[in-house]
Amino acid sequence: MNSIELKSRAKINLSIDVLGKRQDGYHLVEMIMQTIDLSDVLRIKESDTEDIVIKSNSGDIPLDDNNIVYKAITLLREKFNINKGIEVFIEKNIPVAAGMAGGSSNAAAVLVGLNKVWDLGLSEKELQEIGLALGADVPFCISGGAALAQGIGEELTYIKGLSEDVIILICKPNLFVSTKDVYGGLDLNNIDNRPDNRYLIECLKNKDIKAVAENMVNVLEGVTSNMHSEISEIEKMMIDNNALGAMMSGSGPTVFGLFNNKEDALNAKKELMKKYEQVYLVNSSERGIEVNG
Ligand SMILES: C[C@@](CO)(OP(=O)(O)O)[C@H](O)COP(=O)(O)OP(=O)(O)OC[C@H]1O[C@@H](n2ccc(N)nc2=O)[C@H](O)[C@@H]1O
Ligand SMILES: Nc1ncnc2c1ncn2[C@@H]1O[C@H](COP(=O)(O)OP(=O)(O)O)[C@@H](O)[C@H]1O
Repeated sequence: MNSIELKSRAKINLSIDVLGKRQDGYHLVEMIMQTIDLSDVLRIKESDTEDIVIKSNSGDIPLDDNNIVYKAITLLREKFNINKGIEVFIEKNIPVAAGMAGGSSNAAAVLVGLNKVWDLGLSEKELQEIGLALGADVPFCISGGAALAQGIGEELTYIKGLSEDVIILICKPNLFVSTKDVYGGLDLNNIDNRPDNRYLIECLKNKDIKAVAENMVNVLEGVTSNMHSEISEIEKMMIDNNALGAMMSGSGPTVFGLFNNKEDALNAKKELMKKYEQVYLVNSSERGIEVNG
């Protein structure tokens, strides 16, 4: 029976601007996405029933048809008229509902994995077009790397990302925020500080990490940090420990800091771990999904 194991990596946003709103409620964005080497592992295998079975080591995600992995399998089965059963084990390491696209990345891994298991012969671009129906971040998660994302997040221009030696400290406070509510809470007529994405792309190209860190802006941050004071507290702890810059990722509540000194990053991690459980030191990565073995 056919099976495959894949790494499904998280992302952070180095900037988020929101330019407008579509008729269907989705927002038009302009943001810089960066894959990081924090990953879930998905073990996908064909089964001899017609069922879709999801298992996980995590108690934080649904295991029924609400799981985005279930939705991704269903979408492909319907599109290609396949009725084969699939079992997926999701080894969850990426914090859930964090602003790090854990779910979107899992969906991306399923599309990449089943394209191979079922020998569908789809190109990366075709997989991205299919993936958009599952979520705005799914097309980026399929390729990963670093990109300027426009439209609702699906129009991707690949750019030079953070070098792999930049130290990224991630801290996910134990709070729940809904992406829909955060976008809904944004007053489009009242955004006073927007990122200069062209400048950030130039700084990334020149490997000027200090300038990147000092110019990161996420227009969604005000919405989430108004609801939860922890966001700015974590940022302050990172800055007090010599982070070059710190910001909320996505719709939050994860905060990340950029460091060029390992000792500073380790000290900041130690400090944060006194109060928070989900704290990770990571680097950037050039691929969103990777087949193991
Ligand atoms: C904010 C971002 C930044 O990368 O990331 P996360 O916080 O989710 O990681 C994304 O734009 C999130 O993308 P994603 O999480 O894939 O969104 P979806 O599942 O498609 O949509 C969830 C809900 O968010 C809102 N939404 C999402 C994307 C977008 N461009 N405009 C929106 O208004 C919609 O209300 C939608 O119903
Ligand atoms: N495979 C999955 N991994 C993570 N979350 C999932 C998954 N399937 C469904 N969800 C649900 O999707 C919501 C958003 O989760 P996630 O994708 O981790 O958020 P974010 O994109 O903000 O990091 C959560 O409420 C979670 O229960």
